[in-house]
Amino acid sequence: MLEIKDLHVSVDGKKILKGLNLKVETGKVHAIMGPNGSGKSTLSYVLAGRDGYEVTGGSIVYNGEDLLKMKTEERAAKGIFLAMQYPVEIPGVTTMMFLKSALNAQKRARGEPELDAMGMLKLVRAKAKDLQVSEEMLKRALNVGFSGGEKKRLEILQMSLFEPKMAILDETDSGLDIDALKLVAEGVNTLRAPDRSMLVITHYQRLLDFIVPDRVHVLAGGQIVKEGGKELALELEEKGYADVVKVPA
Ligand SMILES: Nc1ncnc2c1ncn2[C@@H]1O[C@H](COP(=O)(O)OP(=O)(O)OP(=O)(O)O)[C@@H](O)[C@H]1O
Repeated sequence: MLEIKDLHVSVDGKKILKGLNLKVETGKVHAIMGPNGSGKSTLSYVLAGRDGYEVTGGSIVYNGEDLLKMKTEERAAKGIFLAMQYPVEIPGVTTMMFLKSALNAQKRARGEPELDAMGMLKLVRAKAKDLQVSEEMLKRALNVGFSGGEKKRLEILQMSLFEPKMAILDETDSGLDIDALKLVAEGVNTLRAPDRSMLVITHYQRLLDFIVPDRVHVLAGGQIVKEGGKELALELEEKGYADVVKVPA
C-alpha cells in the first residue's frame, strides 16, 4: 500500500506538485489521467527517486516505511519499478547485459542468489517471446535505435523480469500501434497479482479498455482533483478535462 499525503514537489525552483493526496491499494490497478503538464511524470519520478526533484512538503508511506528516506536503488530493491515515458538509450551496454546486471543488483540487495549467464538467458528468452522482443534486440545496445514501440515493449519485459510490488507505467501506450498496445496490455494484465499494485499513467481511455483499472484519479494543476471508478475515464474521454474537473490555479 502506498499513501501520499499533501505532497509538494519543485523542479529547478518551479512548484509542480502542490498538495497531492493519493492512496494506491495493494493488488489494485490505479490509473492517473490528466492534462499535459499537470505533473504526472513528476509524480512517477518522485516515487522512483529520480535526482533533481525536491520534495518541499508532505509524505509518502510505502508498506509502512517512509519512501522519501530511501535511495533510488533501495526503492527498486523494495519492489518499486518505473516504466518510463521516454526510456533512455545507453550506447555501449547491450540490452541483455543491462537486464542481467539490473536484475542481479536487485537480487543482491534482497539477499537472493544471483542468476548466471545461462539462467538469465533462459529466463529472458521465455519472457521476451511473449512480448515479441527479438534475440537481435537483446544483443543491441540498450534502446539505441529502437522504435518507440520496441522501447515500450522492452520496458514491460523489464517489469516482467523484475516482478515489482509497485509498478508505475508512465504513458506506456504512447507510440504504440493497436497490435503493440494489445501485446503490452496483455503483458501487464498477466502481471496483475494480489501482492502487486500498479499505477498506470495515460492520456487515453483506449489503454484502459485493455488494462481495466480499479480506480481512476485525475491529476490537474499538481493535485488530484477527482477520483472515481473506470467510468470516470470514459467521461473524461467524452467531455474533456475542462468540463469534468476544475483545474486549480
Ligand atoms: N526541469 C524543469 N524545469 C522547469 N519546469 C519543469 C522541469 N521539468 C518539468 N517541468 C514542468 O513541470 C510541469 C509538469 O511536467 P510533467 O512532465 O510532470 O507533466 P505531465 O503531466 O507528465 O505532462 P505530459 O502529459 O505532457 O507528459 C510542466 O509544466 C513542465 O514544463
